[in-house]
Amino acid sequence: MDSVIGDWSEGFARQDHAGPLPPHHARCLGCGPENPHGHHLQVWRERDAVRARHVFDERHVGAPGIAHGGAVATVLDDLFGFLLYLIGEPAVTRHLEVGYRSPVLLGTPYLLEAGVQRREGRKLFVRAQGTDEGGAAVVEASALFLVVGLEHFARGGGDAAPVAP
Ligand SMILES: CCCCCCCC/C=C\CCCCCCCC(=O)SCCNC(=O)CCNC(=O)[C@H](O)C(C)(C)COP(=O)(O)OP(=O)(O)OC[C@H]1O[C@@H](n2cnc3c(N)ncnc32)[C@H](O)[C@@H]1OP(=O)(O)O
Repeated sequence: MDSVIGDWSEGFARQDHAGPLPPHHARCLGCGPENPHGHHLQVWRERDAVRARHVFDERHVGAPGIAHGGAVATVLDDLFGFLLYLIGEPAVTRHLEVGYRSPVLLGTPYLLEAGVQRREGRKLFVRAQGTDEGGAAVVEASALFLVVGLEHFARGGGDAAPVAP
């Protein structure tokens, strides 16, 4: 737990990320490279936004050939979590809304992009959009993140729990 929080503190202090942003932690469902169930999301900073080119696979199926809506929401929520590197403070999702405009197909690349719409004190209002390679919007999301202290994460009990294969 301490090492995870240490990594985060370092990440927050470093505002000049070139290349991919670091995962939230190794086992994060959205972006952790060591989570076998995870989406392994890789995210880049683009000025005031974060971007990912993402492909859903069979592990995320809902209707045949189509990504499960919950999987899509997971990825968008996690993408929002990368805005925290730009903001420099930890925050958690208080409210998440997803608009599913078209089916998100498995094995198909999508461009996902998120940014901060506005901040009111500890409230961060964020927005995201997913487009297909032709530029058509397939999904959009908005969320309210609340800035929290690092002690918020202590009640999870740390990083000792292994991820079941
Ligand atoms: C293994 C170890 C890991 C360690 C990691 C270390 C550092 C890592 C750092 C960062 C990781 C980021 C990773 C990103 C991953 C993706 C993000 C997630 O999945 S996050 C998980 C899901 N979210 C939760 O579990 C939150 C659960 N909720 C809470 O804990 C509380 O509700 C909390 C702290 C968020 C806020 O609690 P309150 O009691 O302080 O505040 P209240 O009353 O609930 O609401 C705050 C304000 O929001 C307004 N509000 C609520 N809903 C609203 C809405 N829909 N629109 C507008 N305002 C709304 C309310 O009216 C209130 O406003 P008024 O303060 O009174 O002005």
